[in-house]
Amino acid sequence: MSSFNHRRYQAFPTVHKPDRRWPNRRMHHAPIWTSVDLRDGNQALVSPMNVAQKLEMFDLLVRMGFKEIEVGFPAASQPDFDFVRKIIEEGHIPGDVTIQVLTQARENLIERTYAALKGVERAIVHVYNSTNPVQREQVFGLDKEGVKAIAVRGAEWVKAGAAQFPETRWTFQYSPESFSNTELEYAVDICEAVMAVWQPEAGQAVILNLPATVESAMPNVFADQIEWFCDHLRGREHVKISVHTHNDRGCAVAAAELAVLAGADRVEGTLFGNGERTGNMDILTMAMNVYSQGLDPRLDLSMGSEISDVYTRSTGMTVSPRHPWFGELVYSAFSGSHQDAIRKGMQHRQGQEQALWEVPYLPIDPADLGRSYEAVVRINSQSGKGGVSHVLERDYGISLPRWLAQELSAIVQQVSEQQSGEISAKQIHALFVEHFVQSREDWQMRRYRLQREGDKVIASVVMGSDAHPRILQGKGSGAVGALVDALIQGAGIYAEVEQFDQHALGAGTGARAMACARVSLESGRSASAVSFGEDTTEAALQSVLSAIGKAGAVIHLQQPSKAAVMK
Ligand SMILES: CC(=O)SCCNC(=O)CCNC(=O)[C@H](O)C(C)(C)COP(=O)(O)OP(=O)(O)OC[C@H]1O[C@@H](n2cnc3c(N)ncnc32)[C@H](O)[C@@H]1OP(=O)(O)O
Ligand SMILES: CC(C)C(=O)C(=O)O
Ligand SMILES: [Mg+2]
Repeated sequence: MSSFNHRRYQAFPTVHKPDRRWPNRRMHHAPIWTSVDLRDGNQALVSPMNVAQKLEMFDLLVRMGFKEIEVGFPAASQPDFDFVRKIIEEGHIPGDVTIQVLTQARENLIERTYAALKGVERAIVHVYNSTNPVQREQVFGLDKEGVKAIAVRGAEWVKAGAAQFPETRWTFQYSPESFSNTELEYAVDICEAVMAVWQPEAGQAVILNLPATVESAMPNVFADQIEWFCDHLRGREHVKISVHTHNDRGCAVAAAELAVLAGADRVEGTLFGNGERTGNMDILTMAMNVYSQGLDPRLDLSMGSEISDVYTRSTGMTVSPRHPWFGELVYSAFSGSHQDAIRKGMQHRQGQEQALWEVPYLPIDPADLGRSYEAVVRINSQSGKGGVSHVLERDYGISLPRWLAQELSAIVQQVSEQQSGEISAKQIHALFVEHFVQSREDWQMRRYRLQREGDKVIASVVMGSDAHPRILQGKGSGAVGALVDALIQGAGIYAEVEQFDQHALGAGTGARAMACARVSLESGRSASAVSFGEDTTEAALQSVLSAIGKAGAVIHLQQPSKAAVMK
């Protein structure tokens, strides 16, 4: 029988809480952030960071604005010990940053922890022990009182260790590890026992950190647990409540957010959610969630790519291209309807850049994280005319009329299907030139002259190569009409101009005007062409000639003699 058997698991018990209040609350400010990258993140790596890597990460965290940073487990390993000594002795810790270190509730480890911290101005000593029934029974072989005694003894050693260094401002932190799997009454009981040792009511700074060490329930259950804990803890007002969620069910951020609504003051987590198993709560995601709601995240995340670079260098981990807010692809749209909406949304913002950000498919302005607009719209076989137009407009200053964008987009789609992948702006431009701008030499206009005769225009056009020039002359209500007439008179070509658009161009294209024409011939063949010219008339006439040439028109009448060619 397969071991894939759901009957081996049980539903997580819910919290009986008819008075729950957190669902009606909203976040008004960012919580206190504590980075545990250098400890929880580090302990989960295949190759833990060396001192230099830790220093680079520490420096980044400081520049991002973290005021509390768990820098390691100094009693556990020499590199961790050395790193703590280094940042203290070499003065790497800014005046407004407090470092935090973790230790088990064991006397020798606590002693070594204080040895690492000697001389620090301020620090948080973080002691933990597992409190949930499974670990009480299987790991410690102790009952509730026995496990409480570990915590109380640990608290006493922490207090005694601190007393040896009165020059340092100490904060004590206790984590009932696996809090979310611990009976709530017992979690309160054990935390109150620790508080009885530390006496926060007498002025000792104390943090109670409530971990979902292994995420086992939906985030609303965790929020209930936090609210219940805060409601029942004696002396709640004297301590900071912190949460430390892991991501086993993929909800660590949601759990931390709901926990803040439920009363947590402080949130521990890591960059990109690095940490044990599926990771810790991702502080970048939660902070950006806060930011995108119009609140100050109290972290500077604008150095987006530097954060990813330092992270990958120091941890050896990668950032998924789909990672919330920071992934390579999270501000890219390939699909036609999204591109169309983004293009319209961006156009809508022009002239009202200070207005609230409301652009379809872009929850924030990518520029806030140092991301460029160029990367937003990218083209593959899922893209439509909106995206293709956007790319040509954005990178080449060329705006196409809708009908022509449709034609180009069909060509682009075909090519991208053939090469099964993304197609660059450069390639799109090359396809545009190849299919619409390039014109056969024999259909190139060399000179033109327009004359008015009453309400009519007479156009004289010289086209073709130097060796075989042709002069055409015709009359119409405008320049294009006169050219069409000239083609009938002088070349026996009956062409109908089905679509025509022209406009003046901005700087950057090397021309002053652009004209686009779609013509059909008597044969039923049709083609479109684009021409850039010094003036709109030149561009207009050339676009019609190029389109006729592309449609495969054949000149029937006799060539004029060279002598007849207009001077
Ligand atoms: C959820 C978390 O992330 S907690 C943090 C976990 N992080 C780490 O463990 C990383 C660093 N740790 C280490 O390098 C090692 O564990 C060390 C160096 C700290 C200690 O190593 P060791 O002395 O060999 O002990 P080990 O870690 O195997 O611990 C097992 C013993 O400590 C006890 N213990 C475990 N955790 C705690 C605790 N928090 N408080 C008190 N005792 C504890 C266990 O019951 C066990 O006791 P036993 O030897 O009587 O059976
Ligand atoms: C040490 C504690 C806070 C921890 O990392 C956890 O429980 O996940
Ligand atoms: Mg953890």
